[in-house]
Amino acid sequence: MKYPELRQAAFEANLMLKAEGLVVLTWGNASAIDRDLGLFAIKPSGVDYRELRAEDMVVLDLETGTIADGSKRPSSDTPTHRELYRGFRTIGGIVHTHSIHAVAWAQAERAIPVYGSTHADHWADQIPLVRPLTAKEIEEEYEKATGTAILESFLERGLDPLEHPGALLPHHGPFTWGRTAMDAARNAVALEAVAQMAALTEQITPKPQSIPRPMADKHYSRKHGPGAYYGQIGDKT
Ligand SMILES: O=C(CO)[C@@H](O)[C@H](O)COP(=O)(O)O
Repeated sequence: MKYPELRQAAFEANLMLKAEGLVVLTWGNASAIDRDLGLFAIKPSGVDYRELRAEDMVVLDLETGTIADGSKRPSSDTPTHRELYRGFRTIGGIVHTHSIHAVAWAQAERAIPVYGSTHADHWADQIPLVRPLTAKEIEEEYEKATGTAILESFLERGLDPLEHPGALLPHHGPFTWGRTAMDAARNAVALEAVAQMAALTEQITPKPQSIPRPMADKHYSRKHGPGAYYGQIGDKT
């Protein structure tokens, strides 16, 4: 098997999605990148997680987008992953799931507000909702445009992807990322948990208060170091 470390990193992140109940059937995907090699590995398209093997991971060239090694068809979301790796130069892994509560917020066209410390431990602010794709983008380059929309939304808001390791695509679902593929998978687990907590919070009280900023900042900085970025709570929800 060529590129064993790269394939194993992607493989283990995909297995974690299944183990954590974030994916059913063949939905979702995870990838890992080796920036020294200029290659990334991603789950093959349409393969059941229970049958997945490390050697099934498809390895692609970041610059050209062509397959460097692999016999199976790469995930349909490969163009999205490639766009994100080219735009977010500090990330080492990407995950996409259809986890239930995160998808519900995406379908409701809402960012996930910061209602509590659990959220604030992982995210420097609300979990952003990305701009919708245009009809032309959907028609001509859906997956690539999904990545472009995330990059544009982050650039427009001045967000650091490592301080905001995930986003929601309207009527689609969550993408998360991190320094490694396992970080990206852990962020997908955290995003789904926070999405469920926020949904329940709004069921209990229709207009909950956002967490006080000093408390949220304390939680985020405690986990990510002093002086960590903290944005405006609760706007744009
Ligand atoms: O979001 C989608 C489809 O809407 C994809 O993530 C599929 O859920 C998984 O596709 P493959 O990775 O198996 O091609």
